[in-house]
Amino acid sequence: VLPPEIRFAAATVLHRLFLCFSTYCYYDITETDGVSTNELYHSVQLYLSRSASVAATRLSLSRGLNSSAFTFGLSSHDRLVDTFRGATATWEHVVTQRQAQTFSWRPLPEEKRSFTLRIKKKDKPLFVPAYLDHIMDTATELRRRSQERLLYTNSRGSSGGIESRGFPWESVPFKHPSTFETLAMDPERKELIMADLRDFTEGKAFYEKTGRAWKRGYLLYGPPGTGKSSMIAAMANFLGYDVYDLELTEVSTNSELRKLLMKTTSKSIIVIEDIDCSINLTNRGPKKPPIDSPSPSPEDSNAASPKTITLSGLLNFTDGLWSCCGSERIFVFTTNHVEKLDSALLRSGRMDMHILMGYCSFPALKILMKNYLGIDDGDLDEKSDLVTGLEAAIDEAEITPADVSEILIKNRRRDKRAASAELLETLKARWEKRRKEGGKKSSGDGMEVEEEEEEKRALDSPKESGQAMEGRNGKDEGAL
Ligand SMILES: Nc1ncnc2c1ncn2[C@@H]1O[C@H](COP(=O)(O)OP(=O)(O)OP(=O)(O)O)[C@@H](O)[C@H]1O
Ligand SMILES: [Mg+2]
Repeated sequence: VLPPEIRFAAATVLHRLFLCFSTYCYYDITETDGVSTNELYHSVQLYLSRSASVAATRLSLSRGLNSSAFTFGLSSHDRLVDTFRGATATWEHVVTQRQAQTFSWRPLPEEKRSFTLRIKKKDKPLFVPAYLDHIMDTATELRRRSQERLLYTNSRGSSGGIESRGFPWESVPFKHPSTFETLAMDPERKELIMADLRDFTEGKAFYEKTGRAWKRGYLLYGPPGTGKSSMIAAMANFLGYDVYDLELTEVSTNSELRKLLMKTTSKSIIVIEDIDCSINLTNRGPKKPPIDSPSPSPEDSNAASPKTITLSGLLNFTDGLWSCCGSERIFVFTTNHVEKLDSALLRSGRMDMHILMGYCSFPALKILMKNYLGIDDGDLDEKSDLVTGLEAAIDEAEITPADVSEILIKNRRRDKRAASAELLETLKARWEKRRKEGGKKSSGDGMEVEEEEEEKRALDSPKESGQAMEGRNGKDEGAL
């Protein structure tokens, strides 16, 4: 009989041998790593919870406060198989009781929990670290989706100095109900914008490869009440991003603007509403920087006007070196007067996509009727007088979606038919009024059409949009 030390040594050697010849290798990811919690453990848990709901037989369930999603977890010794780039990873959740523990309610966990990852040795280069990165990224994403998002603002009731509390942004939970589903606009254009956003979020590799900062700019323009703010909310809800609503009038210098930018997180939408009102874009005269030269250094601009924020400061904000601290940023500017904006702001690369939010069209009207009156496409008889009447009247009435919404809200308790008829009456009255107002308007119509066409071009090829806009500014009306 062998003495215990030798038995132990033999077992160790055998175990080592076994590991050498085994085709697998194992990684233990424990819940606590010494004293601090192991971030990877929680990420793995979240990551696996995605597929656990279908594959495993016994699950633990949880739901965080204010979260809208349930989280599944693996029970002890349950296994789950995941694949990554064609290779297989087997996960096991291992829960062991801590030794020599009497039952107690102390906060120290009496179980030791860990995940064991088993992969083939030959797959090692594939899994470490790419797979682990993938897990961390997915988990971050899941966390973001299940969590409440935030709406940040830099505006202060009193002008108590923007840095007085260290963090220049204040936040509230962001719960705007607007989505692309409820947004009234032509479905094809909506689809284009959604595809663009999707491309952007999935474009990490592309942006790295091309050496571009991972950001995108959208300019939303159009009359009041056409859904610009609703569109921003829809974008945020679609992507699951936080929103930073930047009040430019509260910012007094360019460097303050830069500090604000530095304190924003990745995966966020930075919004400047009514950009033509918040910064004086016409009054700059000779100080306006040439489009392609780099903006002056902050010292220069500060010397020139110590207490103003300049166009160059704003351009730096969206386009300069600082704009890429953090990544996955979306800039959205809105304006009611696109013609007032400086062409430097409109050139491509700064605002990648120019989106016209125009008067309500018939496809947009159908979405509003569905939202407010519950009238589905199937309920509409395309040949009926009511529907053809609406289709003709809506374009001529030049009415904003906000005004249509008002009419529909007023009539939402009536039956669908009566409410639609009432809407038609109102539209016709508006049409009539517009016609009476005279021929002056007709040239305006022409502009609208051209803008629409331009808009389509802008949507088709964002690169051209800046030039298209500039071109139009220089063109006279004779072309119409
Ligand atoms: N395209 C739209 N789809 C759905 N609802 C809309 C749309 N446009 C406007 N509305 C409704 O009208 C209201 C005002 O719209 P919103 O605030 O988005 O307009 P806006 O274009 O931002 O106007 P402003 O230029 O004055 O800021 C919203 O609460 C929304 O209910
Ligand atoms: Mg608005």
